[in-house]
Order: sequence, then structure tokens, then C-alpha cells
Amino acid sequence: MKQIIIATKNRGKAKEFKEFFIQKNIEALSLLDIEKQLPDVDETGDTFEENASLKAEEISHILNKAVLSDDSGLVIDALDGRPGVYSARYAGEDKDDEENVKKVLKELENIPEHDRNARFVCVLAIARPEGQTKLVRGECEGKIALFPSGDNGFGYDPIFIPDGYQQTMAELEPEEKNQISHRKLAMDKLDDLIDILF
Ligand SMILES: O=c1nc[nH]c2c1ncn2[C@H]1C[C@H](O)[C@@H](COP(=O)(O)OP(=O)(O)OP(=O)(O)O)O1
Ligand SMILES: [Mg+2]
Repeated sequence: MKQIIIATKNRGKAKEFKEFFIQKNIEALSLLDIEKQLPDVDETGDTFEENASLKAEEISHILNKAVLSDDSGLVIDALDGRPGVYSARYAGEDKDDEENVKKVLKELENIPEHDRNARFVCVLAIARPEGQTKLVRGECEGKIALFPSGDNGFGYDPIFIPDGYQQTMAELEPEEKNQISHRKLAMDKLDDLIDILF
């Protein structure tokens, strides 16, 4: 089977990519599956595109192979777009999904339902030892719930209600999330580019 490397150390993302790629008969290996010790890439960019490029390019350079990376996060209108590119470290560098969720809910404490619009954003980058990095973006619109519910998924899933649904992403079955998510929408745009990985 063909294999691709996903430049991520996030277990939740890695699981979703394995599911997406297995449907294309491709095995997705994350940095958690690789013996070689790889650095945590500094995500110093101001945009998802910059950070996705940084991660893909650094890991591609070290492994001397084409790799795919994912930079993603939650953009909340009432918070002027925060946590945005800071989503993973919103409550501090020792990131913890639960603390991040708590901080967002606290900041939205007095915000009524109609002002809780948000979107999940996912930018995927393909970097190769030679050739320009390619980027695609997917977005999933929704609202921030008043309190967390559900045990599926990861990150901010327990507080994100996608448009058209009454449940949070964490209450959806993984298969349902994977049909509507920002990551799925970005994956769909990757289809035309995927051959450059091999
Ligand atoms: O589908 C999602 N459902 C819920 N939350 C999500 C999702 N997608 C991204 N998120 C949140 C998790 C994390 O707080 C941030 C990503 O940060 P981001 O730097 O891209 O990933 P990360 O540091 O966890 O792993 P890595 O950089 O190794 O890929 O957005
Ligand atoms: Mg990260």
C-alpha cells in the first residue's frame, strides 16, 4: 500500500487522517508512528497557511520526503477571531484541550447564542524536498455551545455546534464529523494535488 507521512503529533488529527486516507488505499503515518525523534516545529506564523508550511517544510527537509501537514483551529467572531492560530496553546504552552475549552467558555460567558458564531479552519500543506509547497483550506461554520457535551473527537469538538445540527461535534459519530468537518473539506480540495506526494 502507498504510504504518506503526516507531520503532526496530534492523536486526534492522526486518527482522522488515517480514516480519510485508508479510503484512498493509502496508509497515513503520523509523527507518533515514526521511530525517529523529530523536533516540535515552532509555529511562529500569523496565519494557518504560514504555520502549515513551516511544519510541512521542516519535516520534509529532515526526512527528505514529501509530507503533508495540518494547521487548524477555532475562529470565534465575538473574540475578534481568537483563539485562531493560538488554538492549541490558548490556555498556555502546556496545552490541554480541557483548559482551552474552559478559557473560551469563560470569555464567552455573557455572550448570547446569536453572537456565538465561529468556524473551524483547516489548512493542509504538502511540502517536498524539491518544488513549491501547495496549500488548501477548508472551513466549517457553526456556533459555540453554552457548555461542553460529548466524548468523541478532540480539541474544541465538545463546544462546537456545526450549522444545521443540534449536537456538538463531540456528540456526532466520527463518520459524521468526517463528512462535514473543515478537515474533510480541505481533504476534498487536496484530491487534485495528491499525486505529487508519491
Ligand atoms: O477537528 C477539530 N476539532 C476540534 N478541535 C480542533 C480540530 N482541529 C483543530 N482543532 C484545535 C485543536 C488544537 O487546539 C488546534 C490545532 O492546533 P495545531 O497547531 O494545528 O495542532 P497541534 O499543535 O495539536 O498538533 P500539530 O501541530 O502537531 O499538528 O485547533
Ligand atoms: Mg501545533
